[in-house]
Amino acid sequence: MKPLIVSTSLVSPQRAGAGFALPSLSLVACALLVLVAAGTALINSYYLLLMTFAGIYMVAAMGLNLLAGYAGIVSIAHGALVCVGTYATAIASVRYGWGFWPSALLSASVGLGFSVVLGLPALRLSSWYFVLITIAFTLAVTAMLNDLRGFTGGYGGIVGIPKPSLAGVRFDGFGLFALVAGVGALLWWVMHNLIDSRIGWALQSIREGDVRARANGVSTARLRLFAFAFSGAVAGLAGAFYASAKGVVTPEDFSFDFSIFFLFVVVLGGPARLSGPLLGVAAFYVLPELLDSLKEYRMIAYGVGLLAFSVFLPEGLAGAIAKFDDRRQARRAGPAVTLPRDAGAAVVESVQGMALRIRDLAKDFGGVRALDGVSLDVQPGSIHAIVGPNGSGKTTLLNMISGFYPASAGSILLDGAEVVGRGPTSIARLGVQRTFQTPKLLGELSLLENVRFGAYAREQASGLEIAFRLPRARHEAAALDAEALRLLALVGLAGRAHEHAALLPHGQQRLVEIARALIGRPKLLLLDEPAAGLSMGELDELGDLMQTIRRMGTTLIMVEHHIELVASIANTVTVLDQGRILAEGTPDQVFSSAAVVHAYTGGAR
Ligand SMILES: Nc1ncnc2c1ncn2[C@@H]1O[C@H](COP(=O)(O)OP(=O)(O)OP(=O)(O)O)[C@@H](O)[C@H]1O
Repeated sequence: MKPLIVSTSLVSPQRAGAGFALPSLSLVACALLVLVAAGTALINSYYLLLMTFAGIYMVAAMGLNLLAGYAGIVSIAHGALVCVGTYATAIASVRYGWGFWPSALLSASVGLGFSVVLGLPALRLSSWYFVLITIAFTLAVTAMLNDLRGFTGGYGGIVGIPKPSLAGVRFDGFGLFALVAGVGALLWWVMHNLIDSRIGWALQSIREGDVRARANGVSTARLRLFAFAFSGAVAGLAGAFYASAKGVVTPEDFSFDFSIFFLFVVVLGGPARLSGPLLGVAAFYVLPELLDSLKEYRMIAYGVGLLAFSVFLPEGLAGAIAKFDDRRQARRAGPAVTLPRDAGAAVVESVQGMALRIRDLAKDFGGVRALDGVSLDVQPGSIHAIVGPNGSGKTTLLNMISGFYPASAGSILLDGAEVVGRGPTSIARLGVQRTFQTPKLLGELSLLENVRFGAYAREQASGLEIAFRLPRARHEAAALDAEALRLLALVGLAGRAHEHAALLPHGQQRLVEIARALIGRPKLLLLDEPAAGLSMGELDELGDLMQTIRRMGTTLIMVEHHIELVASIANTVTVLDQGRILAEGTPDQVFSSAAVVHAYTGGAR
């Protein structure tokens, strides 16, 4: 077996435990900014306060980054959630005499609660309506600050909010700045752990249209609510520090542009980049404050900035740095190791293939009947090909088996269980994996991460274990990384494991999708035109790969136009034409049928 060359520089040292990697440029820039902030904070009390607030805004913006940047849910209400958190601490500490920490916990809980309630309609509404809801919430909160005078103090606000203290140490001045910086660093680490895990990949997958996430068994509603809860809790916590740093809070602090500000920071700093909020706050809060004359024109500067960034730096400051960094990293070469293709076969565990029984299945799209009375039996552990002219209903059939399209009539039994009426997430969790005609990889992620994401439903470590890198999460991640690398070897792509998926041609992206499906240990694997875009050599390897998968027990259904491939590996072929079954049998029987030849040459239409 021909060995593959794999560069160790491509294996993440953090994960593989080998070698030393230079920190990314973004990280270096952020570290420098923190050092400058700490140094500046020592100059005088004005700078100290400025840097303390910069830290608080960064914490708040990190929460919004998870929601808007990673999950793609744009909210204008983030500033209003910070405001709610601020008032929760102010009221609890001043009116009821609570200490800072219980008040901060209350703020985080109140932020979380409001955010989840706000998020519930987002599960059903289009993003435009959701944005309107968040605007309405922001306006309502601002109005209530004045209206609920007995509670909030009205225009006069609340004065005398205490500073945090711990074990007799009071965090004031530089101490408060250091505490905020510490909380920011902790949150950064937690975010890093979440983003570099199945949770982060699933969030990004939801942002890209959630089809891939659902096919992977991700409960997208739960995950969206998690994003709301996390960002709301972080906003509330930032509010607690804001209240404490100011000592006095009034409704004036929370004008509408306070909410817009966080969105600007995330969008211009670099959405879905860990360093985005820090760079955004540095550029769009600290800089205008230092250049005092700019302060007056902040909103205009945001507008101009947004326009300029959307043209020149569409991925924000952090995105621009990361692009430059990618080029820099590409120039670094590492020593090479070998990983044989059959190293992958060893990780494809034996499974009990799934039986499929379809009866009288029909699908209407308005006036178009895409499938019409289709009945089909697929034997466990076999390779079953679905062929037919363009528009004959092949992809529709796969979409119905995997739960993406509801049936207009008929029945689909997987191992005897009716699945008509079930959604893709639930069907995926039965052991059905699929690939797509147009590959749906996350282009910004590496091949390895894309494959790892396929193990979503298998992973045992909880969100909390992942967030704090507890032993079970670490061990599970290491084991799955190794498995993903071997599966990449199986499809011949281990050597590119750490390249961005977007860099691959479509044909090879399909192979990555197969590796991703395999890590989910499918009992039934649905492949939509796996051979499209592959070279002749790669086609032979695809045939071998499919035989390997069949030997492991998995039932394979493939929609394919490549007749030679079908003839060489399929046990059974079903020919669809205009939504109906035209012929079925072994490849020899089917491809020698006059009716099939007629349909393919256009005569049957
Ligand atoms: N989401 C949809 N909405 C409306 N019509 C659809 C939809 N999906 C498929 N169709 C229609 O259903 C019919 C079957 O389409 P389908 O994509 O299943 O065919 P196919 O055999 O997979 O074709 P191809 O080989 O070109 O991929 C076509 O007439 C198509 O236009």
